[in-house]
Amino acid sequence: MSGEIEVTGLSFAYTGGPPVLHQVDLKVATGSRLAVLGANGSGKSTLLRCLSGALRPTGGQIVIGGNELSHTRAGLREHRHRLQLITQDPDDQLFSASVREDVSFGPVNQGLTDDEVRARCDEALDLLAATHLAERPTHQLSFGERKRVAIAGAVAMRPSVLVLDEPTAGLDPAAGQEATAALDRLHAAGTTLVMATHDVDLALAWADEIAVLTAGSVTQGAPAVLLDDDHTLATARLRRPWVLAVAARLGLPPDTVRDEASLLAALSPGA
Ligand SMILES: Nc1ncnc2c1ncn2[C@@H]1O[C@H](COP(=O)(O)OP(=O)(O)OP(=O)(O)O)[C@@H](O)[C@H]1O
Repeated sequence: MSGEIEVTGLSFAYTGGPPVLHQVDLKVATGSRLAVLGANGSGKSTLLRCLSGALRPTGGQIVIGGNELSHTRAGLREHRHRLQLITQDPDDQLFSASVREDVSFGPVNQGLTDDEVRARCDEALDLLAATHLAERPTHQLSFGERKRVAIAGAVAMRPSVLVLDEPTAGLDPAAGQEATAALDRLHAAGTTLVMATHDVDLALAWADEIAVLTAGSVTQGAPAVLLDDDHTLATARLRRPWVLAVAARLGLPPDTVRDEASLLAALSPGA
């Protein structure tokens, strides 16, 4: 199933409020990874919630895998099979007594058989390295474990697009790396991934493209270009990723480095 995202002329304002998104265009190829960056209040969560169908845009079009998002009951139901949103706060998404029940919720609603539901649940928990949590009551889980289970619940729906709002926020460094490793496994399986984040180092290391939100507009492009551009960084209140700052000091081209490993390789090419 195609996971291509095509957003055209998307506008949104909360009732009685100023425009948050103004004529936003966005294109994400099937299976690629987009990081959405921007200052606090720039509209990242609003954009993601428009993509998920939770908010109804005041203008524009959202097309996923060739299907235009329709806000009818049937349209939204179909849309949820294609695209799943994981919100910042896992407690928005967990409401069953046990982890297994929670992760099974979507597949049960999809009308799958008991065997299929169990297989989907096991597969999703395995992908999130959360199999050991399966029989735990959700209310006893730590914040990081709840985040992991919330992602597993979305993965169990086998969407072609997964949209994550700050999936690594509030996680310790190891849990953050485990979360990105799980996203790498989903990427390898062909899922289109969109992630809002404040972590410029992660965006550079992880994303194929980035979208920077400023004053309701989006600039989309290559991470090594936009995250090395003084004007973009200043207007979006972003910091230059540390590897790009080091690369500039050493005179290395920015598109040769994206993380610590590639920086070290660029410093000793023969090693
Ligand atoms: N339910 C709401 N009603 C009215 N205004 C809202 C609502 N939710 C968000 N806003 C406003 O919309 C704007 C964009 O908010 P949004 O949460 O999308 O930004 P964000 O980029 O995700 O921010 P952060 O980085 O702080 O999470 C802000 O000015 C915010 O105050």
